Formats: sequence, structure tokens, C-alpha cells
Amino acid sequence: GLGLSHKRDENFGEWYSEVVVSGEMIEYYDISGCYILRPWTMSIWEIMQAFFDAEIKKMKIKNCYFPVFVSPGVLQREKDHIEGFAPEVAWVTKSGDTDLEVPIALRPTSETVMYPYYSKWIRGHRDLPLRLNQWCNVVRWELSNPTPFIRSREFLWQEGHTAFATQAEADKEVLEILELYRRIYEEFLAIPVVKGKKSENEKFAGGLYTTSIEAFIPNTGRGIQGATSHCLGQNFAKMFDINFENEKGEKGMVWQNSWGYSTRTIGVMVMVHGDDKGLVLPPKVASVQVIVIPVPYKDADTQAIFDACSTTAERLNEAGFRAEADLRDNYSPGWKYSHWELKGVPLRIEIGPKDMANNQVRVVRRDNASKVDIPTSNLVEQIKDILENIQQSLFDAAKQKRDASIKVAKTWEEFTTALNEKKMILAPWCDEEEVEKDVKTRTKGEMGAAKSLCTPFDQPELPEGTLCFASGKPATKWTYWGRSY
Ligand SMILES: O=C1CCCN[C@@H]1CCCn1cnc2cc(F)c(F)cc2c1=O
Ligand SMILES: [Mg+2]
Repeated sequence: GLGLSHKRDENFGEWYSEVVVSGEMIEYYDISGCYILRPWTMSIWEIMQAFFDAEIKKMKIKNCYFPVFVSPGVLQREKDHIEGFAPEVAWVTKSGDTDLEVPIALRPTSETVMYPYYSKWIRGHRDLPLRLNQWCNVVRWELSNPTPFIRSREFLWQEGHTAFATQAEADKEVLEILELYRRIYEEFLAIPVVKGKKSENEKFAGGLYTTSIEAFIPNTGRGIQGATSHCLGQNFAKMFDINFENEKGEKGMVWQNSWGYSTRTIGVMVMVHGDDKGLVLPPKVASVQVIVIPVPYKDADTQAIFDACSTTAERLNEAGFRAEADLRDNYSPGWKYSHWELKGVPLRIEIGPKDMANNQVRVVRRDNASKVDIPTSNLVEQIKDILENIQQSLFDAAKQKRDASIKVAKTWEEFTTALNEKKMILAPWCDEEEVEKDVKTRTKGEMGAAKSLCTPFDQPELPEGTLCFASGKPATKWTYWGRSY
């Protein structure tokens, strides 16, 4: 029968795996770490993509498509970029039963695929800025525990790759893109995130600096990187000889950025908003925002009830909402309620004989199960208000839970206590790499080590003489720490 067999607060991992399948988002696949993305997932991905694609087009960024295959030569061009990642690279070694002369890698990211051509295309300052993006899949043969959306061997993302004449232009774009990522999380997925800068230890090794948005999963007490926007500096320009002649005829290397977000966003949304009845979709990304369900009664006029349901769905769709009527005659109303609750549809409309007689419909919210009767005369306006209210209250609830998971720690004792309480820890840090490595060593365990999540742009006051929680040296900044995905 319907209904989940795992409770969110009892066995989060089992609950998560079951809810993405029962909600018809994911189908497990016969290759470990690979998942089938069903329409219920793709519609969410497409809604976010439509927003982000429109926004980058306003910034004059153009879409392109580079091959998925990478020749080994270029992939290994950047030593410290690739060394740590080598085990994750998947290789094509045969065609048919013939070995390839040279094995070919599948792109884990496209810097090394694209930048030899950036070198070719960029000659003079008039060729700048060059700003390209691609929507594609990438392959990373992850070895640690695969999790739908969160950690898979193939995933969908967009990757932006831009080149500028000056560092100032690059710095500015890094933050413009990061703001778009914040909007995806906070305005569409109703998930609060922290904007900040990654530590030297956690940043993209091939780049100059990394900014990110960090989310938090209170149930597991783990931070999760939501999206990244890197300034690559001139590192890749040096490696791939990407230079240009400026107005004065001088040769200079370009300044580059690369930035991406992936289908991981959807997994974070499931974890943050889901409950024991299944998915809970924020209206902004719900492919069905309102499901209309007929409640026929033995001697009532069933056809009239079904017609009222179709009309109600039509009126809502004409008003720009995404509504459907579930008129299947082989399922009971009760079965339909559970089914669409599992799938996380934000709003249910029930229409039975009494509702018909009173020219009203019964509206049930998925987030708080509240019921209200609405006169059909004022339907569109009230549905609009309720959906906006659901979006806002999902965000508010998630923010309240996330804020309750943040703890300030000024000493090692307070830090480890908060870590064991599954908190996201805000601590004063001396910003020394060795100290961060030391924190990882000292917190190693079966739950995984703690690491820095980001140094928030929004820095609290740091009183003179505040000491680092881990080293006792003078602290220079507040940084978020925690276990992470
Ligand atoms: O994070 C982004 C945004 C989109 C464009 N790329 C950057 C940096 C990607 C960092 N990264 C991340 N993972 C990798 C995995 C690999 F197997 C590999 F060969 C390389 C990488 C790798 O460079
Ligand atoms: Mg990785």
C-alpha cells in the first residue's frame, strides 16, 4: 500500500532513498551510483534551468556544447588541478572488442576541454570578454557512498567558463553568479544558504579563490555545498597560453572564472522540506502546484463533480498556475490524497456534493495539512495567496531550523560538543591552513571529519584579542565549520 516505511527522524538515509523513489523522482539503476531521473525530477530541473538560463543571457553569456570526451594530454596538463581527482576519472578504453590506441576520459568538468580553444579564439582585447556556458552531464567515478542527487557518478549541471581582460571584471562576475545561485536556493527551493569564501584548503586547487553557497541538513547535522563560483585568476591562462594583446599592444594573460550548480540542488530540497508523508515541493518548482480531486458520493451527480474538477483545473491553468485534475476512476479519493502527498504537491482541492451545493471547494495544504473552504467565485485570487504563503512559510521554517542548528564555539571543547550535537559551528579562526588540517585530523571518525564550510561574507564583530578555537592564536575571521556531504 501507499505510505513510507521509514520515518525521517528515525532513519534519515532510508527515508531519503524511499521518498525519492515513492515520489517518482528517481528510479534506481543497475549500475551503482547511477540513477534514472524521472519526469517529476526533470520538471524541477527545467524550472530552475529556465530561470538561470534567462539570467545569464541577460549577462550576454552564451551557451555552447563541448564534447564529453577528453584526451589524456589536456586532462593532465594542470598537475595540481588533476592529481587529487585522478581516481574519479572514468576512461573509455575500447570500441567494440578493439582496444583504443589511447584511452579517452569522460569529462568530470570541462576546464581542460574548453581552454585549448579559448587560447585559439582569444587573440586581442576585442575578443574579450569571452563568456560561455554549457548545460551538460559530467562523470566522476565517486567511490564513497552514492546518494541520489547528492553524490552520483553522473549528474547534470551547468558550467560557466568566462575570460576577462582584468581581474576586476572577473571578481565582479564571481559575485553576480553567486547571487543567482543564492536566488535559486532561497527564492525557488525555499532553502536558506550562507554566501562565503572557501578556505585555501577547501577551494578549487586549480583556481585563485572559491566562493560558494552553503546549505545545512539539520537531520544529519551536515553542511552541503550548494553551488560554487570560482575565480581562476590567471592559472589556467598560464597553463593553456590564453593571452591577448591589450589596447597598448602589450601581451597579457586573461583572468578567468568558472562556476556551476547541479542536480544536487534537488536532493537538498528533498532533505530540507520532505516529511513522513513524502516529498514537500515548494510551489515555485512544483510541476503540479494544485491537484484537483473529485469526491463522488453514491447518489450525487458524479459527472457534475468531475466537470467541476476539470473546470477548476482549467481556470487555474488559465491564470498561470500548474494544476491538474485526477479523474482516474480506478482509484479512491483517499488513495489519491496519499499519492499526491507522497509526490509533494503543495495544494490539494477536493470537490464533493456539499462543495458543489455551496459553490465552494475544499483546499488542503501539503506543508501544514490545514484545510480551508473557498468560494469558487474567488478561487484564483485565494489560491495565488495560499501558494505564495506556502513558499514563504517553507523558507521560514527551513531558516528557523537552520538557525537553530548554528552554534558559536570559541574553544575546542565548545567546538567538539557542538559537533556532536550535529551543529553548524561558527568559530573564530586564525586562518592558518595547518590548523584546518589539524582540525580534520582531530575530528576524524566514522561520522567523517569536520572541515571549514565557508568564511561568510557577512562577518560578525570580531573583538580585539579573540583567539582561534583550534590553535589559540589570534583569530582573524569567523568561519563556519561542520561535517559535510
Ligand atoms: O566547480 C566548478 C564549477 C564548474 C566548472 N568546474 C569547476 C571546478 C571543478 C573542480 N573539479 C571537481 N571535481 C573533479 C573531478 C575530477 F575527476 C577531475 F578530473 C577534475 C575535477 C575538478 O576540476
Ligand atoms: Mg568531488
